[in-house]
Amino acid sequence: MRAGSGLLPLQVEGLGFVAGGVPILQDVSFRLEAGPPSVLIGPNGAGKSTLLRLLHGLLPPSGGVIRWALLPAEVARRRQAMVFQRPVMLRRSALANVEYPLRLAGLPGPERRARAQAVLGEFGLGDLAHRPARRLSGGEQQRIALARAAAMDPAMLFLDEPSANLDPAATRAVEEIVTAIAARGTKVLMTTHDLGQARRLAGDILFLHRGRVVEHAPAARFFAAPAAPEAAAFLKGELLW
Ligand SMILES: Nc1ncnc2c1ncn2[C@@H]1O[C@H](COP(=O)(O)OP(=O)(O)OP(=O)(O)O)[C@@H](O)[C@H]1O
Repeated sequence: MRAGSGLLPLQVEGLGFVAGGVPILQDVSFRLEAGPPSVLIGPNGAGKSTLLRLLHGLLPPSGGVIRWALLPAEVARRRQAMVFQRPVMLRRSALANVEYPLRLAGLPGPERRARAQAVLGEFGLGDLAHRPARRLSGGEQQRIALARAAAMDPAMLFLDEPSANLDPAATRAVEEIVTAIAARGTKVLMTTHDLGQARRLAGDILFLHRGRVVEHAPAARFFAAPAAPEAAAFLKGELLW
């Protein structure tokens, strides 16, 4: 697979976002390398979703720099995908949903069908291919959405709480797909409120608090000995705001 070649490292410097005069993100700086998923954690309202949207180009920063390696930003954007907490399914089969972005990308019919079927098969979703996507369970829809993103072979994939509201079995199934996507060489940056999930998936953790990245560390180090007092309190389950 083609991996995150050309796109990473991602260098973020002094990134800020202001909405209605209120600073939502302030002076956010970090560097993301190719490798296992990076996981963004922090209390409600810390700015996690906003940060993903800025990086994916869905919101314009108020200040700072987002620098993808080697590629101009417009090209970098075409090599990225994002899956939201509640993915939008088109009123057609799961297979047709996976084919849809491939069609938009100009892939000829037989080729896109073959690619969509291969991805569904690879992620153990072949049985769902001909089911109407909107009638699938929340967990099944989320897995189809992940397959739809993976079919485009993105260098970078942003996931905003991919298993929010899912039960443990469905969460596990989503995590298996995220792991498979990362193993294909796609760099994943995801948010989660599930600290167990962060431990299971993360290579590194970005801890966001009140619009600032207050710690960025390898996951094992972060969970064993968080350096920032806010991160330590968060891991202990103390209320943060
Ligand atoms: N366009 C906007 N206009 C005004 N306020 C905004 C806008 N976007 C986000 N916010 C505010 O910015 C803060 C951060 O929101 P964001 O959704 O990024 O946080 P989060 O860390 O993802 O939270 P959660 O964990 O609850 O999903 C919140 O207080 C939110 O209300």
